[in-house]
Amino acid sequence: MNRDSLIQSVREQMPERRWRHVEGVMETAVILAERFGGDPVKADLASILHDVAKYWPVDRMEQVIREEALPSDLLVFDKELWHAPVGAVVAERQYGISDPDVLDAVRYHTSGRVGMTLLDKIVCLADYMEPGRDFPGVHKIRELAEHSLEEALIAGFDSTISFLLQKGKRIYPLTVAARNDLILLSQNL
Ligand SMILES: Nc1ncnc2c1ncn2[C@@H]1O[C@H](COP(=O)(O)OP(=O)(O)O)[C@@H](O)[C@H]1O
Repeated sequence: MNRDSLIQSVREQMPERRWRHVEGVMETAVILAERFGGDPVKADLASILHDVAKYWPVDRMEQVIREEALPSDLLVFDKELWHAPVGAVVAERQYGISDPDVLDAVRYHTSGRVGMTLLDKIVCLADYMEPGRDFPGVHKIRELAEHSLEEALIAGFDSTISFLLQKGKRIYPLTVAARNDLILLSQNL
């Protein structure tokens, strides 16, 4: 499938305002890839697909998590986390994407993971700081992203973790592990 057809198909699966967010992520991810030596073509492709499952019904996502043996601990955490790993399955099965870098960037764009690749970091950070985002701390994240992918991403995870703490919600441990890993990495850079 060519890029235009992929865009059309993904766009049909979400409301227009979410598609504008996806366009913001595409634009930002390409800028970040150029800034930090990543692959802009892969950054663009992963960004197009990152929210493909965002509007799937919860029971359909749950079915995919069970059938594809995705990490079952997801099921006891915020359902907002589910669209990312389910999106990677959709990207592979429905759109024939086979590049593991692109699939992983989709899979981990919400939670992060230990040992995030350059592309994982680019897509995850672009999701936090695309021009349409407006939340406390987003300006700081954009500022940090001028010089450090890792520091900006740590600030992004900090904002998610603070938000979840404030709401009294449970925190999916992979994000805490991802943050710890990035701190260690940025101290050794
Ligand atoms: N570690 C986590 N534990 C629990 N929920 C999380 C975690 N990380 C993210 N989330 C949830 O996912 C939401 C953001 O997911 P995201 O993929 O960025 O979606 P959106 O693009 O709609 O903001 C957060 O607002 C939070 O509710």
